[in-house]
Amino acid sequence: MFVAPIIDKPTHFPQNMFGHPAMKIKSLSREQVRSVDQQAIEDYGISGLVLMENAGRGAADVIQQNAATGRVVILCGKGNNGGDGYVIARHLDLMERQVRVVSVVEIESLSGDAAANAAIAQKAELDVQVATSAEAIESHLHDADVIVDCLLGTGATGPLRGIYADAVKIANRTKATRIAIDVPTGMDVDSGEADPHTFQAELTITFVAKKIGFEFDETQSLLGDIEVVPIGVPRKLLRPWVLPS
Ligand SMILES: NC(=O)C1=CN([C@@H]2O[C@H](COP(=O)(O)OP(=O)(O)OC[C@H]3O[C@@H](n4cnc5c(N)ncnc54)[C@H](O)[C@@H]3O)[C@@H](O)[C@H]2O)[C@@H](O)CC1
Ligand SMILES: [K+]
Repeated sequence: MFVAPIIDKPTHFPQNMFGHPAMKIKSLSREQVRSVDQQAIEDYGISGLVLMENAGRGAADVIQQNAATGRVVILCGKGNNGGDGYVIARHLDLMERQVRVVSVVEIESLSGDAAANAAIAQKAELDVQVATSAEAIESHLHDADVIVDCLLGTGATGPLRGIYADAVKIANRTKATRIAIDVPTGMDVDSGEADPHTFQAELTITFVAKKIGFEFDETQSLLGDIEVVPIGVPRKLLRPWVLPS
């Protein structure tokens, strides 16, 4: 009988699900995390598509671990937070989950890495719907067991506008499990200030590091549990913020 060898993983580092040491990193500000992404792209030559793929793949794994059954509906906005949603959809589909993407903007209004991943999702014939009215969004959320918030991430500025506020209100009214990607839509990543219609998450999957706005008491009820997903940014780039393990 074949007995699998015991792989003696290094025990001195807390292992995260990706099997590599999960460095403890300080909470970062909006400006810091956006500049880390930019430096990874401009100074290290890591394509934004690779960062987005790592983000979406990692988030899909965490979703599968925390909400392993039922239909997943991913609400996507116009920016790269929305782009993450198309990557998440592709990887959940590969896990044979029922997945629907609901874009609250016309797909043609997307650009860059988000547009690239929306096009891949459509070519892959994933279930991608465009819903630019509250009624249309409602029609696509009624049968959701899990709702993933890919509406706004670190690019959000000011109070929620228009269809984004509608989408969050409708999502908050459902019985579905709600999972926020990078930051719950409506929350300011720096101040923790929350729009009256902030996405109420049971779980927030955030990239690279926690955000400084996550440290305030009043934001805990909107964040739920927090999981940090590494997206391949080199350790050297994160060195200024690594905490002693
Ligand atoms: N290459 C990268 O920089 C990566 C970015 N990632 C994702 O990209 C996100 C940042 O993406 P973006 O910078 O495109 O920004 P967002 O995806 O947060 O979207 C911002 C867009 O939404 C609109 N908007 C801003 N505030 C609004 C408001 N209050 N109401 C309505 N619309 C509003 C603006 O048109 C803006 O273009 C991160 O949070 C993360 O999820 C990850 O994929 C990791 C890699
Ligand atoms: K979000």
